[in-house]
Amino acid sequence: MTAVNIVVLYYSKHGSTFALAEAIARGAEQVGANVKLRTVPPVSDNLDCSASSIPNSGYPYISKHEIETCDGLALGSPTHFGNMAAPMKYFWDTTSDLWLKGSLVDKPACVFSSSSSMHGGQESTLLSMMLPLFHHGMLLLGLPYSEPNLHDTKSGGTPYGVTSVVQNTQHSTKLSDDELSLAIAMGKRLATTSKRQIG
Ligand SMILES: Cc1cc2nc3c(=O)[nH]c(=O)nc-3n(C[C@H](O)[C@H](O)[C@H](O)COP(=O)(O)O)c2cc1C
Repeated sequence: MTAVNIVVLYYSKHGSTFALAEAIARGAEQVGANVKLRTVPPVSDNLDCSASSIPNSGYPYISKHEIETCDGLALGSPTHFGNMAAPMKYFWDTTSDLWLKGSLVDKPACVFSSSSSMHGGQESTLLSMMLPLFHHGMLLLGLPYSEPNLHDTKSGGTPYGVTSVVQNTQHSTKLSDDELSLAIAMGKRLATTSKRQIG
């Protein structure tokens, strides 16, 4: 029996969103999924400079083919002024060809984010990432309140998707126990739903 293919696509400037991406990947792997962690190139207002096609460190940049052939997608960005970060928005603005082909229709997806304050727009960032995914026809998954950590958390974790709250002064990317459990649960939910969807 072939394993389900999950792509965890993230942008992370300082590592906090990446920590969530890794935990979601771990959850998906725990239920037997093949997981690809992928990122997007930075953007710059210097028109003379173009990014290398290979990042200096970390996971590779996403290819359109990888998005097209995945069975389920987790999409994450730090909260930047209550919105997804520009590099992630830039990537989705290059996906009209996939939209025209309907490549992502009926594939399950979930979203995640990291912010430095509890009420600084992490939920609006989650919603901002859902918008292009809805246009692509994806099936958006949240987290149900049957997850006990959703009731207990004193930091990140929302029914719209997993989040972490990392104070800038901490210089730490460590997730709280509740944030970590919720991210793993999200990965499991995405993988099992994607598996059900492909039959
Ligand atoms: C340009 C910019 C805008 C930001 N806007 C917000 C914001 O609206 N609300 C908030 O709580 N944090 C905001 N932050 C803080 C980041 O969301 C926070 O540091 C996050 O944990 C960074 O994730 P990363 O480590 O994956 O880059 C902003 C940071 C930057 C650089």
